Amino acid sequence: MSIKLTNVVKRYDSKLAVDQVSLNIQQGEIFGLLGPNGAGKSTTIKMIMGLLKPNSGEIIVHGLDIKSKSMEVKKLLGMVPQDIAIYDNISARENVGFFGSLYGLRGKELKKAVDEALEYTGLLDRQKEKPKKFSGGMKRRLNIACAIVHKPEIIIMDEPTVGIDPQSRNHILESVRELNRRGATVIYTSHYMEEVENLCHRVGIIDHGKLIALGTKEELKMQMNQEQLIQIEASDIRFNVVNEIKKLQGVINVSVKENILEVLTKNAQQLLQDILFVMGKGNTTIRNISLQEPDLESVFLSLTGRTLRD
Ligand SMILES: Nc1ncnc2c1ncn2[C@@H]1O[C@H](COP(=O)(O)OP(=O)(O)OP(=O)(O)O)[C@@H](O)[C@H]1O
Repeated sequence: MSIKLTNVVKRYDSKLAVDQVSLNIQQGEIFGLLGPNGAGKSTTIKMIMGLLKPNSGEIIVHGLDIKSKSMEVKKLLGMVPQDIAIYDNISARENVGFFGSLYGLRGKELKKAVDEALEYTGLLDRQKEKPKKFSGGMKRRLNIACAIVHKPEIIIMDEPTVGIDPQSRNHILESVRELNRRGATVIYTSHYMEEVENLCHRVGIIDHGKLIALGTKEELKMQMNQEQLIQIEASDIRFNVVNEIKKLQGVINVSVKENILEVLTKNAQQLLQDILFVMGKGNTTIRNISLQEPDLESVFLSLTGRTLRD
């Protein structure tokens, strides 16, 4: 069940949303597509789903070209869209049943599939209720139940944990792992670096429509070439202090988020002393200092000069 994109391009009028993306998603993996808002993640997966047509390039799902075999491809795929797509006025069970019937499930087979999907998503005991009473997280779990009822071999999830409570979030992440353990290939988009880092076997980083990095987490971190992130929490980090730090030798990037200064470098030992000297001169009160080994956030920072949350 591999998915292969070759030189895929998508424009909305003059806006280039996906720019020559080529990647190969392997059977049985959880593949993370990571990028900031507007990077092109949803557009990419909508093209894999056959919901949008690329302007050029090729998408092959399990050996089938989606241009000519879109019906066959759709049966293999289950899509959890970013926007909740369920009916508020019928029960949770009826929602899942409806989606199952769209895929041709009937009778006992449908009943069993609905039971399993509700169980997976932890909604069995709420199955008779109408989703209009559900929390955002439960609606999203129901959305997932609807997407997996036909047991798709490939599950595509577009930012399924945005804006939901931690309990539902953990539930969703655990059900993604379980679906994968049972054989599903998963494509998971997110702009939460920690989520992708914990969940996904391989990651593609997308920015301004371009795939800028691709590999296992370890491979991506290796590309960082031993870069480290110094984080200093301090009160009143002044503009002129930041400017002076930017000029220090060995600095790759400097950013300030609220009262935390982050400096990317390959030579943390020496640079830290220089930074402390500059901050001391500027009468900055330091509360905490930490040194981080590279994570996907710093990979992104190093590639783009920006943080994912910018
Ligand atoms: N229907 C549309 N018409 C015009 N421009 C669009 C349309 N859909 C998306 N775009 C633009 O294409 C770019 C990529 O959008 P896309 O939704 O694929 O990004 P994303 O990475 O999924 O971001 P988000 O997390 O915000 O959904 C953005 O600049 C967006 O504004």
